[in-house]
Amino acid sequence: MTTALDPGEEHTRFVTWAEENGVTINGVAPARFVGRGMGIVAAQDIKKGDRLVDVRNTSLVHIALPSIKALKLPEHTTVHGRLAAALALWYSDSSSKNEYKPWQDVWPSEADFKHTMPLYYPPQLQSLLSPAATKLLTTQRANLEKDWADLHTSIPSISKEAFTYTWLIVNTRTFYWDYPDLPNAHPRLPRQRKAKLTAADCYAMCPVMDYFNHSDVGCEPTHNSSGYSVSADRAYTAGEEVSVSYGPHTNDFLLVEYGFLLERNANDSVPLDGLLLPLLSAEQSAALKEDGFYGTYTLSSASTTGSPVICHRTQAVLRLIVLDSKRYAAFVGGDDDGSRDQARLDSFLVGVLTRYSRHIVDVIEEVEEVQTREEGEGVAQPAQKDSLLKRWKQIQSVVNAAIKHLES
Ligand SMILES: C[S@@+](CC[C@H](N)C(=O)[O-])C[C@H]1O[C@@H](n2cnc3c(N)ncnc32)[C@H](O)[C@@H]1O
Repeated sequence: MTTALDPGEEHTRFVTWAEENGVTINGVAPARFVGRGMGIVAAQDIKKGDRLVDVRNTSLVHIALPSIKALKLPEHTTVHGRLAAALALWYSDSSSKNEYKPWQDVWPSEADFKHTMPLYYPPQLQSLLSPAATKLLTTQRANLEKDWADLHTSIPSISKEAFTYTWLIVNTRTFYWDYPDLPNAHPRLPRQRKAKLTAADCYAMCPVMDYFNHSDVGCEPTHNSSGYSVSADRAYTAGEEVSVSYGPHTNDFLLVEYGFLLERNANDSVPLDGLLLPLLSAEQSAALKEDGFYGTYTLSSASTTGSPVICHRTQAVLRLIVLDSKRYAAFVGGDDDGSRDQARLDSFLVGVLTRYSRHIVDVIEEVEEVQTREEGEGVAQPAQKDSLLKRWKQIQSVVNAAIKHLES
């Protein structure tokens, strides 16, 4: 069991504030965990199904709040951007009018994010991220830049640095709340539901709920018109950390979007697109696109046995590369279970993975040579380098285990 440490005074103040503002907490408490920042600990033995936290709908922070509407942020901008702009303005307001100060006082600092979030890695380390993480980071950076371009003239007192910080607070701490069929009109609630909500319309910040850390198997937060809540997914003994699941995310996703890696993650996988797509002719690519089998090829390890899981899409593309279009068509059409060709495909895949494994050794060596310092602009920090190395070693272990298994 990981040790739960005393959270500190500002957290005690925040819990009091939260309980006075529509949050009910039962049998759990915030605590500090080494390597995970704050989290939630069982303060007593808990039974499966016990309700742990309830957050009233009027305690949520979303863009329909009167205090956010009053900012008159441009309507065409994203909900993520508008929330980040509002938080940045509140954050910079040191007067007693900032009702969310006790909550903001318990969020991770910009320095915390600099240790963990790849967005803050210096270019040398960013260039050594895995291909999947690089793709996610490129999208994240483009979204941030667009939000800043759309909003900076509306928040002239806010620096890009401050906006980036609150944008990441929104990124790492919001929940999906689609306010289904709100029964009562209330000034703090959305007046009417848009005919069609997209996931991006439904960002809400949820006090106390945002203390929960993630695990691949954890409690499932639920929401309805009354607000948000979380119940125990199993029994917990006092002192155990209680986690929720943020969704079925790979470690590359968790690293880029949340700044951490899980040691054990049943949802992790290694993408093979960068290895297989370059082997396709234009004709083969067109055929795969037509059949809906172009890209998203993954390799993972079964959590129970550790044996490789080569996804169905990968099996399909391998047939097109190694066999012929008829055998591929029979496989994707379900007329051939593909077993008679498996040995040839496995041996081809071993070749592809062996080349990748050699490349991984080179990348790991390059990361190991990066000089680090705790402080300094543009300098790689030890924690950043550790995460990068850890991720590449995880990928290496999945790839090498697959080679060993396929060769046996
Ligand atoms: C919703 S917050 C959870 C509370 C947060 N730990 C804090 O100190 O306030 C999400 C952030 O918590 C951290 N986190 C969540 N789950 C984690 C885990 N399993 N291991 C390490 N860090 C985790 C990451 O920094 C992530 O961005």
